[in-house]
Amino acid sequence: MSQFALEVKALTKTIGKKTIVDDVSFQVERGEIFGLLGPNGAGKTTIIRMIVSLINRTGGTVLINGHDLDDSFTEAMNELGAIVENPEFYKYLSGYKNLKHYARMALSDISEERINEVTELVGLENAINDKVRTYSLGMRQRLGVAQAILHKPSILILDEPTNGLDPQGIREFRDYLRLLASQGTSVLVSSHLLSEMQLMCDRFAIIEKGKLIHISSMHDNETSEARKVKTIEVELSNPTLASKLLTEHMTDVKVTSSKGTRLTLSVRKEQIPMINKLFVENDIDVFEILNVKATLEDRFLEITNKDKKEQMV
Ligand SMILES: Nc1ncnc2c1ncn2[C@@H]1O[C@H](COP(=O)(O)OP(=O)(O)OP(=O)(O)O)[C@@H](O)[C@H]1O
Repeated sequence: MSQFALEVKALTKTIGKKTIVDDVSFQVERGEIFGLLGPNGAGKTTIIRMIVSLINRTGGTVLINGHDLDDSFTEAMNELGAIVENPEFYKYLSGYKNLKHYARMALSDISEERINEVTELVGLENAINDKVRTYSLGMRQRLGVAQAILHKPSILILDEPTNGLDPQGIREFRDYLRLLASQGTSVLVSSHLLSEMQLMCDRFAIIEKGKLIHISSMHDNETSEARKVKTIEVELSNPTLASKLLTEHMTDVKVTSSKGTRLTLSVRKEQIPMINKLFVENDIDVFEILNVKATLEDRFLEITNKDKKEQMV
């Protein structure tokens, strides 16, 4: 068993003169939910279609549970479960019959016990004997996941799985993915919705114009908090004077917004007592200092803006 459920190295796709995916590398650990995050047209679907071998790679290597797609295609594909387009079902058959039919046609050695196991895992046990045409979109998605994991793959790959789901459906879907990951199946999931990825993934890669521009851990903020620039919100009696003092005395503290008596500041943790002292010594009353937790959206914008600035220099 390989250390990684999925390794992607220098993945590249060119169509004509256009490079759609440019030298993308990342690894997905066992039991991890890994996100591909990026705006529409960034190249996420193309990356996924190359990994699942729906389209050819122009360059690069893909290893699934250590099996190289180029050398051991069948072994690699046996370790993979995927929903890339909306899964097709026989609407007039029950969920159970659909799974059974798929197992017979596409896979070998799938026991009734396994079908019951995956049904339970995706929470469809009460509806599995109903016809698929009566299922909600969320239930069909979950039946798709059940079908994709019947053969116990090392990694499940889902392209924009929550498209069209309502908030309740998204939350349920997230919970089933988490359960699956806790049992050792890794998940690679793409989305253009930052808030959703923040809730769903352990780590994420940001893809922009075919390039991987950032790869990170969701827990970065907490582990190296002392060194990192953070956002705080301060409520005080004289925000105009406070902004002026900060500009004069603490040049590396940024005032990012000012609303009524509240200022939002970009600071390092060690600067907070100094700022407080500066205000108090100048007769400014400080009513509140709030730690604003950076959302993935803030980080996404920060990273993509930084990238743009670097390109402009
Ligand atoms: N067969 C093709 N021929 C030409 N251009 C293509 C082809 N397939 C994809 N592209 C282009 O490659 C870019 C990346 O497309 P891709 O679908 O991978 O992006 P995406 O990040 O998945 O976006 P979305 O969320 O909109 O699907 C887009 O600009 C798209 O127009």
